Amino acid sequence: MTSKTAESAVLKPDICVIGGGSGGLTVAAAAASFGVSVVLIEKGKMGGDCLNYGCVPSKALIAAAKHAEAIREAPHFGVFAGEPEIDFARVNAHIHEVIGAIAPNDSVERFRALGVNVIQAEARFTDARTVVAGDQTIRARRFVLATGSKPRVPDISGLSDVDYLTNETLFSLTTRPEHLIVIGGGPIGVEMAQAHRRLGCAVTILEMGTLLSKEDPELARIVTRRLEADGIAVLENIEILRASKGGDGSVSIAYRIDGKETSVTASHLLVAVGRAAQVDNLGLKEAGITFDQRGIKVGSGLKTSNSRVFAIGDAVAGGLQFTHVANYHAGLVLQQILFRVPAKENRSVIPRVTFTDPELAQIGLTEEEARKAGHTITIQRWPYAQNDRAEAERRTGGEIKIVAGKRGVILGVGIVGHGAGEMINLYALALSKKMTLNDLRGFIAPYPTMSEIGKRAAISYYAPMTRKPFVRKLLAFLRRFG
Ligand SMILES: Cc1cc2nc3c(=O)[nH]c(=O)nc-3n(C[C@H](O)[C@H](O)[C@H](O)COP(=O)(O)OP(=O)(O)OC[C@H]3O[C@@H](n4cnc5c(N)ncnc54)[C@H](O)[C@@H]3O)c2cc1C
Ligand SMILES: NC(=O)c1ccc[n+]([C@@H]2O[C@H](COP(=O)([O-])OP(=O)(O)OC[C@H]3O[C@@H](n4cnc5c(N)ncnc54)[C@H](O)[C@@H]3O)[C@@H](O)[C@H]2O)c1
Repeated sequence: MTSKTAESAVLKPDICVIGGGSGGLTVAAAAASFGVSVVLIEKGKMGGDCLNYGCVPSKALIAAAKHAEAIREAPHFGVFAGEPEIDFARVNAHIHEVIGAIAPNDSVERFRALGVNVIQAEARFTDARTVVAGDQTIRARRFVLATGSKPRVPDISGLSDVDYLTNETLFSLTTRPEHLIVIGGGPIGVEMAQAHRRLGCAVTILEMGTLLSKEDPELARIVTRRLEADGIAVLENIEILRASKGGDGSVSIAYRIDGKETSVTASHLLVAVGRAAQVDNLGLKEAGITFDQRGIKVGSGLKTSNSRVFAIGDAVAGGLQFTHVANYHAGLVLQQILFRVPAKENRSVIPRVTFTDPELAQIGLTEEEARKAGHTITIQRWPYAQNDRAEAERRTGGEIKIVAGKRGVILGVGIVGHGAGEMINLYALALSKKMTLNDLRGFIAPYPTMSEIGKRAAISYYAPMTRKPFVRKLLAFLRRFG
């Protein structure tokens, strides 16, 4: 029970969570389910970025784009429906219906019913163990900072004078952009570029390096080629010089490519150049919590420099910024707060997926990372083009790439292709259980499924054994017994 003394009106819960996004909600719900007193403070919309401005609206938009693309691809299957007609207002309504369908799970009402004391205000530390939010003061036994991130605004001359979109405004558009420029070719940039292209917009991506540069370059290139085949202008290794406004509401971006200055003009501009942790106005200095512009500094157990305070999710400096990571972090801090059991983040078991077509999924080490770490590795691959189901579905672009160490221990898996985001789950289990290629070859995959691709890659590791003279001699010997 939260104790509230009449004289001071100070709330004294076991746990005070700041931020009601993926990470904060998971901590609050799980702690409350154990009967632990929790105060949860959220200054904006419950559900945070993922529900309102991130994963959910972006995947809903991608789902709409998939339908448009399926109509375009239908003639290959003998089905004719003509060029799809896109009603962007209806697409937007679909996005908000999806958010609306999920929102009750994250709502103030649901959390209050779970026994969580939800405060809708901005939270701020006033000292090492006191937070104020609205007219409430909270002195908790432990605090969890789950304040997330916001779009990073790049230092581009003239940008502040033009209207530009970020993930916080993109999903409010009810009319189709004629031409969308996307600055940044990370996961947000490429997912949104392809979805808009397939919904009938002209799209230009301006990327200072190469697209999806945190991924295995060989797999990322397959996605890039597909974006280009979709008709997206992909401009890599460019330097943006300035942004300016046209009289008709258009926006121009001047950039340098191959030493030459040029520009592109479009109706809309999306800025997607990474995230900045939400650390402002939180009173972190007053609380003795170390942070910088990358976020809140934590040890491997997610404890900050103030031993009462943990930080999780996007707010963590140098952290992986995914919803499932925020949820994973929530479990790690609860283990420490509730059960006093030490816990450490293990990044080698965290998968990630970019939901383009083809999807790009990765877990563990890429080839380059494994080599840099000094592992002796073998690479097992299998192309989608040699899978019967992929052939039937005309989804033959892509491959699986398994990086294995000594004795076939799986170090990392990358999949680019149809359904990669679902297929990576098997490898998430394999890496978390420290499985080998032998384990992956030894299960029965139903035919015809695309998951057979991974099994075939694992089997290929053992293919040289079939040609070994010793094995052949053994077979010849056994044949003698009838
Ligand atoms: C366009 C886009 C698409 C994405 N797609 C995916 C995807 O497909 N899969 C995936 O895994 N991840 C995806 N992500 C990333 C994912 O959204 C984040 O990693 C996740 O939301 C992080 O959760 P969090 O709890 O750390 O922070 P958030 O969800 O950002 O929640 C933080 C909350 O804290 C609140 N807050 C901040 N400061 C205060 C304060 N002082 N007082 C009170 N409240 C405060 C904020 O209002 C916010 O609600 C996507 C992100 C974007 C932008
Ligand atoms: N499917 C998913 O799980 C998913 C989807 C979207 C976002 N996310 C999360 O959100 C995070 C943020 O995504 P993001 O795409 O904004 O960031 P990002 O940091 O991953 O990519 C940003 C890109 O912008 C480029 N860039 C930076 N400044 C630039 C400039 N001035 N001009 C041109 N290019 C510039 C960078 O080189 C980089 O390629 C991701 O890292 C990921 O953790 C996840």
